[in-house]
Amino acid sequence: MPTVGLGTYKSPPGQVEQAVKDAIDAGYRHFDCAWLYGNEVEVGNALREKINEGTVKREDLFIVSKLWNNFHAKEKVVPMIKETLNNFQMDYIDLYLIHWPFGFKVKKYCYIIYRELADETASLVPVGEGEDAFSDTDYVETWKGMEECVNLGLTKSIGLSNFNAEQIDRVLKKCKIKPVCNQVEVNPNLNQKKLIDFCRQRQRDIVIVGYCPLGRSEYAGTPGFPDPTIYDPKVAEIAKKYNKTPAQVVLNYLISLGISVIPKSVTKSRIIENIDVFDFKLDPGDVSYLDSCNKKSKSITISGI
Ligand SMILES: NC(=O)C1=CN([C@@H]2O[C@H](COP(=O)(O)OP(=O)(O)OC[C@H]3O[C@@H](n4cnc5c(N)ncnc54)[C@H](OP(=O)(O)O)[C@@H]3O)[C@@H](O)[C@H]2O)C=CC1
Ligand SMILES: O=C1CO[C@H](CO)[C@@H](O)[C@@H]1O
Repeated sequence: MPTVGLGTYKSPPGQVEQAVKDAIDAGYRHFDCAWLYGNEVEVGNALREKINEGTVKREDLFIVSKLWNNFHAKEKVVPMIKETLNNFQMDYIDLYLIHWPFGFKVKKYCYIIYRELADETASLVPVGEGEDAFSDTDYVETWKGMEECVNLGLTKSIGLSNFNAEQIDRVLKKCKIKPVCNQVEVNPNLNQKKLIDFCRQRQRDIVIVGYCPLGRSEYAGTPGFPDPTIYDPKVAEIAKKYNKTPAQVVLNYLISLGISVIPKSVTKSRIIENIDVFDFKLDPGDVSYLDSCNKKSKSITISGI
């Protein structure tokens, strides 16, 4: 898996096409997508355009998508990946993830960014709680549907997202095909060192992919939202020393923890900036400072920020 991928959550149709093309030109080969994000059609159009013009080959790309929570029933998994493949107009993807370790009751929270489903529901914020909100499907059952996707050649590999250590081990105990990764929030405010170590130990061999690596900076200043480290004056000082930007320092630090990162941007200069992170090494003192930022404060919840 390429170490830096392009995030696409809230990258609107009309902008995401150019972002994907700019990313390919900047050297990105890894694209993080999801059915939920409602822009797979446009991402696919841009990727295929770059393939057709000969800039990249399909086999050089690493395309990721995720199974949304309304579709955890084992028999729904293959139809959902087929819908995603149809969106992309591709024969296979490289990695398919269970988006969250719990399912929603069907129809309750059908919500898709930009394209709401034509039924009565249009909210990701739960309208019910507990038994009313969650399906009874065990993610271990869902995993069987994920394995079927590999067996049918619809994805090269499968993985998890937002799973904790206990949930990972439940899947490992029961699976025939192992998850290759777990995608979770990772940024200096929440460095996840414990989970990263856990995923490496005892031949689990699970790679952590860090989402919200920049701390979802557009929410900076929102009450209760952790201050993104890229706006920390001390990080600006560190960045100056290496002639880099705060975002580049943060991404370099996260990569040094042994993870992949998937910063989102629809801004060409930032797309270029976010992959230009491999030509410097932070001094131990600077690493210590970034380590000290770990407040274990999460930016993301299922229902928004
Ligand atoms: N598995 C899961 O449950 C989840 C997965 N994800 C995935 O992870 C990706 C990344 O997370 P996301 O929540 O988007 O948050 P990020 O931490 O990637 O932050 C994105 C924000 O930062 C801005 N930005 C990008 N580059 C820079 C820069 N160099 N300097 C300053 N600001 C910058 C972007 O603005 P602009 O675009 O305007 O340039 C955007 O507002 C998502 O897009 C999605 O693919 C995210 C959340 C949950
Ligand atoms: O991928 C995702 C993007 O962010 C959303 C809201 O914070 C999450 O619910 C979702 O998992």
